[in-house]
Amino acid sequence: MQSGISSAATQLVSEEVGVEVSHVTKGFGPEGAKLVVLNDVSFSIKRGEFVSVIGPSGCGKSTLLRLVAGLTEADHGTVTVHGEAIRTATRHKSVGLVPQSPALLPWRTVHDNVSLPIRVNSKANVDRRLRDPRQILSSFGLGHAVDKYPFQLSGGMQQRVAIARAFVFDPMVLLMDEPFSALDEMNRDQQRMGLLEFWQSNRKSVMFVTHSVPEAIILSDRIVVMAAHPGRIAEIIDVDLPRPRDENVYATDAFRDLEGYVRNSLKSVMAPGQAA
Ligand SMILES: Nc1ncnc2c1ncn2[C@@H]1O[C@H](COP(=O)(O)OP(=O)(O)OP(=O)(O)O)[C@@H](O)[C@H]1O
Repeated sequence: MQSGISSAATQLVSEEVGVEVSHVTKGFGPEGAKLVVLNDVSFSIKRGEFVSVIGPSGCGKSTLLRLVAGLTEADHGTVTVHGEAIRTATRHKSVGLVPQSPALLPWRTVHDNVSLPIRVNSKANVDRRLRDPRQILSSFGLGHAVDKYPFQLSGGMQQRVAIARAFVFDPMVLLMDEPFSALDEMNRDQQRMGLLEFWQSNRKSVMFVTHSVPEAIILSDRIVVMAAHPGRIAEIIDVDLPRPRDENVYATDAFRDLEGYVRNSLKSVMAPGQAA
């Protein structure tokens, strides 16, 4: 779908590349009996651009995200962040990762959970740009919760703390693997609008894995649709909705048209009866 990014969004998305995934192939298992999970995957995320990845279960979305996070290595191909090889980029803390579950330490307060990454290796952090944990927490609407413990927060608030924690190193790239999937629909929508609002005033390059079509549309500048067996890119869809966006976008014809388009694209890559 070549609809082009809206002029309002273009002003904030740089033409410079943030993340470059180039001809990446990845398999698991012993040589000779390897299951190819990703086959010749190439795409890029511009600086300040929000890109979602959607596709059938098992198509390799999380594997792709783990490759960009430097948690696993490609068999062939390259991944760079702001022109640096992924190993160097992760050493420089250029990449922040928000996992599916918040993984907070239950015996530490919200403030201590968010400031922990800064404290664990304070020597290495001397030259790094760090954000004030209290200020980030308050931008995420968690100013009242800084001295609380994780068990005193709802699941949605805990996940918001995990997102805030990913911002302490002020990473250039943020990777999120279905961060709201464990939440109920109402909580999920609230957290997604909170992320949208925060990101619109703190633009980072984002790679966001999701199973939700409306979530992908409301948040993204582009949506990467993947097909499975082996995992590959089927289509990249421009989300031509003006920014800043809010929940009113859901009720627009443009949103509904895009939703129909993305669902059709997904349908075309899915086996009959398979769910996204
Ligand atoms: N460490 C591993 N060892 C062996 N196989 C793996 C490993 N990690 C992933 N796989 C396999 O790779 C394939 C893709 O998995 P992945 O989790 O990346 O898919 P996904 O699209 O994120 O799935 P879902 O939407 O269900 O989360 C699956 O068949 C999975 O079993």
